[in-house]
Amino acid sequence: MSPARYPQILDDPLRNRGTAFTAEQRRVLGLDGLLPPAIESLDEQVARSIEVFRRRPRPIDQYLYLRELQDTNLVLYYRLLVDHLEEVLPIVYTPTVGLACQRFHRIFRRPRGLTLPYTERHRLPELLGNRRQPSVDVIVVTDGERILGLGDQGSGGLGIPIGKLALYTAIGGLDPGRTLPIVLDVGTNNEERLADPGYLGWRHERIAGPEYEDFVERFVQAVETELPRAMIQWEDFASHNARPILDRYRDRICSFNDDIQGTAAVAVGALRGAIRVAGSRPRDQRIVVLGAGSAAIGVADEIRQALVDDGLGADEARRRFWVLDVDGLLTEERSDLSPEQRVYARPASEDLSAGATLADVVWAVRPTALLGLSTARDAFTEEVVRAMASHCERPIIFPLSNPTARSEADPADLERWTDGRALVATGSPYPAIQRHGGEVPVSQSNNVYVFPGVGLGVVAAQAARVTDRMLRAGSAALGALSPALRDPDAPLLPPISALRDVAAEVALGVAVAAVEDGVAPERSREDLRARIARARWSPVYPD
Ligand SMILES: NC(=O)C1=CN([C@@H]2O[C@H](COP(=O)(O)OP(=O)(O)OC[C@H]3O[C@@H](n4cnc5c(N)ncnc54)[C@H](OP(=O)(O)O)[C@@H]3O)[C@@H](O)[C@H]2O)C=CC1
Ligand SMILES: CC(=O)C(=O)O
Ligand SMILES: [Mg+2]
Repeated sequence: MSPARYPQILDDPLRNRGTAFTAEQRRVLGLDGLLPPAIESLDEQVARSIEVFRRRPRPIDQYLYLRELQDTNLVLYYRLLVDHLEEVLPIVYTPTVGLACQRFHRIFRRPRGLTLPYTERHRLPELLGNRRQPSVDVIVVTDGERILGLGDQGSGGLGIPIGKLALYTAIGGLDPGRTLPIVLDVGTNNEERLADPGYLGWRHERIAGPEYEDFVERFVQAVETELPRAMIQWEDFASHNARPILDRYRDRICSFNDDIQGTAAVAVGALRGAIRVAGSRPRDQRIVVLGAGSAAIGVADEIRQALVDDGLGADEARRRFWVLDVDGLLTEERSDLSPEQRVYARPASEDLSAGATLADVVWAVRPTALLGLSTARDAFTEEVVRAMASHCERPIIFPLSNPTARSEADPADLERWTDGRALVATGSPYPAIQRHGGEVPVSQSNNVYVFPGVGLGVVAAQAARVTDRMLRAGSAALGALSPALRDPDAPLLPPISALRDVAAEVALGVAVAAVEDGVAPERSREDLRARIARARWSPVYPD
């Protein structure tokens, strides 16, 4: 009798083991001759793969190599990510993922996730039904309009949900067969893409207004019908859509906005560590924020809450912020502010007028903390930083914009300009700072510290919504892990290598808060902890 043949297994990334198929498995599945004769363990596969990865000349080549691995063998891909997280994170995620989105149409090889074009708006349930994953726990969806700080990348924005979901699995431990990246292709206003004959998205200017809202509504309805239990993470929407979408759907479906809420959760966690090291209190802070988009206002809102929790009245807390956008300081006389921005508008009676620059504001306000979510590269100039350091013993300076090419400052410059006094966290990864002959790691205040734990907590608790208290609990869990709380010379956030442990703690905080808020079934803390451990998928070949 001839043996069974199942060569298709080599094309199924969820079940393929490549060179790790044993002799018996090869014989039974009819794979003899289809694979090189060497039989490797998973560890040996990882060792060989990371070597290949390291030999790729440019970050984008390394990105492509990892994407190939992801499309070929998911256990090997995730094991490599888990074992070498610090090394591969800048490739899978910011900054390289930004370049991958910009070049999406040039590097496209195999489809992953779903592209839902506006032209197919009447068929969204059918398109969603075409997905490869029968069950889905988490969807990350973007419309590609504000990809990191790189602006409109149209359908190339799909690279971001792919990257985020890779981290939901590598860090949070969510089953990769139950995650779904999606781009809503509503056109693009990126002239370069529209003029590029190779662009793969819908070649049309972005739809907006009621048509756009109707399309998002159709998408949500399709998810409600097809995948009613899936959590949706809204990602990299431009400000004018990010907040309205969050407000419209957060009480209707299980969803949150990573850029507004996840970023705030990690920034507050890092800030708490920095304030402790500076020897002060949240209520003592004067905070200047460069950027007034959805991420900046989300971060400011959560810090404001922390100031109130520390004893300031609501109005007093609000008056501790000076927020600037591309046109300068937000002031009451400006007519172009959204309601969320207007909260931070400075009264006309103050000395600083609309149009005041960052340097003007820093000289006048003498801030204790300076945060950047502006996409404005090198905006924290030597003049601004020295001015801040001249009145503040431990200036807290967080250039949080991504990718690296959009960062407001380089930590090495901040170190020099403040004689090593600045307490720094960045959005994208930076090399360690040299100090007194040693190396001091730079903390990466990025929502990657939070969203994998949010997903894990929601799945383990079977939460039906993502409430503010759930995110605050995740932020508090992260803040409690700040190494700086125990050693003032230590980094503000745990190292990247500890992200899996961080995710478990964040998940527990999120899950407990979900139960307390009545959006998840009643369960004890210990029960939730056990469910979190059980919910985690591990990159090993099953027996
Ligand atoms: N570290 C992290 O975890 C995260 C970082 N980010 C980063 O934050 C940045 C902003 O994101 P998001 O808020 O969503 O983006 P938006 O486009 O919504 O906001 C950008 C804001 O910056 C302002 N701005 C632009 N240029 C300047 C300038 N030269 N000087 C002062 N302000 C300027 C804009 O003003 P105007 O509207 O008037 O043009 C706008 O208020 C991005 O780089 C993103 O990658 C976002 C989420 C998470
Ligand atoms: C990190 C992230 O979500 C952003 O920069 O948009
Ligand atoms: Mg984002």
